[in-house]
Amino acid sequence: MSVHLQTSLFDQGDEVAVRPLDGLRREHLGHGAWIDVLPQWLQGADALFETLAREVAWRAEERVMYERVVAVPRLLAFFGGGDPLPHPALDTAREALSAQYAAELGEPFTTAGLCYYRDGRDGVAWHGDTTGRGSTEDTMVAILSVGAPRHLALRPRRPGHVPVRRSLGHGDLIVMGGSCQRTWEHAIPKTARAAGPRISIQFRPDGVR
Ligand SMILES: O=C(O)CCC(=O)C(=O)O
Ligand SMILES: [Fe+2]
Repeated sequence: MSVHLQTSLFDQGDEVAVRPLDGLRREHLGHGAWIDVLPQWLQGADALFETLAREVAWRAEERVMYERVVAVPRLLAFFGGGDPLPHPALDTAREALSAQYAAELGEPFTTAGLCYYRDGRDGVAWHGDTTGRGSTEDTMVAILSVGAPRHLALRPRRPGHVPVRRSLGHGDLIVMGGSCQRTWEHAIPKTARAAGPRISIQFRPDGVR
């Protein structure tokens, strides 16, 4: 796939590398959920975007909705813990996250799910990552974003706390933790505004999907 990033005027270094994680800021959302945010964690985000857009074997999926087959509005790829990742910077990123959260998480990040949002018509509807242990246990999902900024929206499943949304831009990191997958939901809302392509990389521990 040949896609060119329109916004590539601000992180054009060839070297793709993560910066230290010491600027992470935690926000408690309520009901035991939190997010950690670190803008511009990755340098060389343009180069990572280009490599992933070009070299990953992106899959278009379909699902049945109201008895009709509809296209899932984003492209997907999944790398299990033993699969080689599509860029060495992602190995470094996963190791850095595993080290940072070792004590609190008690296990490493292993898998990498990738999503490719081609434009503002692509998105992901409200959900928690509850296919695995996230439905019953505290866990973490760390998301690195490259490409056009999009909002990650979060809302509580039960009343009592206000929804939040955070813009995820080129090279930004957000980590959802605590009870976030089971007491809150998240979404990447579609947008009618012109939005360039975005790729997200989600690192999760084994058994969390
Ligand atoms: O693209 C994102 O930042 C979020 C994707 C997501 O929530 C998911 O794949 O479970
Ligand atoms: Fe998710």
